Amino acid sequence: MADDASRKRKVRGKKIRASREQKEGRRAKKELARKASNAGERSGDTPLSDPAEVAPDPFVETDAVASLRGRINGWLDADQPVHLIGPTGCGKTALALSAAAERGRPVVWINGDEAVDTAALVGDHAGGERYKEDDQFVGGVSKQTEIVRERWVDNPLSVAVREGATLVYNEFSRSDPAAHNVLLSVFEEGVLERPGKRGDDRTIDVHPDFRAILTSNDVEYAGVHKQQDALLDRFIGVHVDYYDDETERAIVDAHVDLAEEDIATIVETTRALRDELDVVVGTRAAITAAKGLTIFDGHDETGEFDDETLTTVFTDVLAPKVVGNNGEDVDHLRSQIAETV
Ligand SMILES: Nc1ncnc2c1ncn2[C@@H]1O[C@H](COP(=O)(O)OP(=O)(O)OP(=O)(O)O)[C@@H](O)[C@H]1O
Repeated sequence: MADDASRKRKVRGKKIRASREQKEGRRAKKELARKASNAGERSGDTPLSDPAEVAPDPFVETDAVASLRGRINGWLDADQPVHLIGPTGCGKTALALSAAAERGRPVVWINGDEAVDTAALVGDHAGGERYKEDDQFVGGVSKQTEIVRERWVDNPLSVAVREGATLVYNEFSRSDPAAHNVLLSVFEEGVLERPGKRGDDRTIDVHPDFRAILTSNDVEYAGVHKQQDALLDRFIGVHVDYYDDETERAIVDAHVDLAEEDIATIVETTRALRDELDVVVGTRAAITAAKGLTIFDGHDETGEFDDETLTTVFTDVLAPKVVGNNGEDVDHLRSQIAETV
């Protein structure tokens, strides 16, 4: 009888001790897992930028600029993703960043290119991390717990949807359309799936303040990678063209230190070349030519730029766009520019 009782006590006592050990062990593991996850988060570079930091500077706001930006922000307020489509160097990126900055939410930036795949957008496993801890939870008894945890690093889209940021996805049409499958459920169902991620948090609910502005070059939009219609259908398309004469002058003026008449000549030449040449002559080309002309300073006796200098500067600025870029192409470009000037 006494034996029985002591066996029972022993059994009971053992059970109690076992369960305490298990509890302590579980607690230690949980704590390690938490540390591992914090370390993972800390070591990842956050793609979030302060909206004030991304605001383009200088940024000119004529009526044309303000009206476009008002349209973009209006659509974002209506919870619609906006796709800016327009020619190279017309001001899409500056406009997108200015609209994003105005929203006042953190900004996440993605640059589209061939290498962008789903993992580059949502995140990926970044190898395993090993954590070891010596626990002395029972006097004199030490227990080593080791946890190997696969570290997951979120990429910009995951961060943007979770934090309610404004995503600016530049040159979106350069990426492989298959990479954008994850965007469908973001815009349609408000959920981002992270393929490859295991566990309950495989999906992220899209934050109500998340918005997206995408930009595409109109030629590439039509030609390089045809994006899925199902996705394009969900965007508002704002076509952006070159600004009016007055706005282009104000933009060039904001970037260089030149007299008003000189800027007027540069913008007039740019606009004439835009009509005459087969290559794209954007506002960026006008700014670059103006920067060159502040250095080369080719004024003639009337105080205007001489034709020779203007022709050389514009040829240098536009030569990289000539197919093949061999001497003949550039000579032809130069004579076309000389005629226009
Ligand atoms: N409103 C503006 N105020 C000041 N500068 C501007 C403005 N809009 C455009 N720019 C300038 O014009 C140039 C071209 O603009 P931007 O880079 O935004 O064009 P883009 O259409 O995005 O070009 P790309 O298609 O090559 O990416 C840049 O130097 C930019 O700083």
